[in-house]
Amino acid sequence: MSLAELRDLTVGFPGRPILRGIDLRVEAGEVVGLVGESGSGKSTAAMSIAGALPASAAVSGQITVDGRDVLGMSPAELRELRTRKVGVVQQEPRAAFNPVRPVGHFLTEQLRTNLGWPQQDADDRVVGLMRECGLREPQAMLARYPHEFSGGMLQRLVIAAALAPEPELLIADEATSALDVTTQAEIIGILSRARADRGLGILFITHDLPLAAAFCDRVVVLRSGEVVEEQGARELFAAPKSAYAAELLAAVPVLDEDGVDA
Ligand SMILES: Nc1ncnc2c1ncn2[C@@H]1O[C@H](COP(=O)(O)OP(=O)(O)OP(=O)(O)O)[C@@H](O)[C@H]1O
Repeated sequence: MSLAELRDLTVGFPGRPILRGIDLRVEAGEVVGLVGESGSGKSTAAMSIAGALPASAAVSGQITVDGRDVLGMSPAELRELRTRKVGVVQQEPRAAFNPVRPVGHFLTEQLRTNLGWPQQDADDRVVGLMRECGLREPQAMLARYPHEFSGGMLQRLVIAAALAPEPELLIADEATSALDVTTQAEIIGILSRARADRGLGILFITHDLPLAAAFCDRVVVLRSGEVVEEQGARELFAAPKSAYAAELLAAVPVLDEDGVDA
């Protein structure tokens, strides 16, 4: 049984099909890349797994997490899914925070509100995770406000918050796209450790094909709502089977020795 699986999933918004019969699975401890042009339906596929499609979406097919049918879940079961099973990290970390609340409020929110943890226990858990995410003096940080942090620091905080309830799957939706390359590499390091230490499955959505090749075990290529290719990451990069993946790879700039587009 896969950790998360989409089977023949079709999603449409009024008047437009977005996903057309896609199959996708993520196993425990596996990093699956989901790549494709803007608008190809990557985030829609991810939100299906998190049980977070908008009410206006028409959905057919099957969505399961740990073998449980997500489409049939009650609001309480969906809340539990998003707390205990699936964490989500998106591109713009600042949007996750309330600007007038200290960051500790956001970091401990799931533990306090959904799992009923006492404040001190929640603080202790997130402080440990913040340290793992490369943040120094985490205890003092809890009282600081979002505007006091850079985007890279905020993204580490978002990852610590997402890992706090120990989800089995993390959806990283362009989670490193807005960051400089050094911070990006550090965030990938944090995700790799979480996968190795906790057996976390990761659905890694990105426009960045070389990054997907380096980080993912398997890559699924989406075009206009359809899966056009699925391969081991290295194999895809070395020898794409579909003309579309070959086109995407050909569009990746190759730098010559002077760092100029060749
Ligand atoms: N709530 C919604 N109502 C109507 N259309 C939507 C809704 N959410 C997404 N769409 C449309 O669905 C299509 C796919 O969007 P989606 O965000 O899944 O693509 P994506 O591949 O993740 O794109 P990007 O890389 O730009 O984030 C887009 O054309 C988008 O405008």
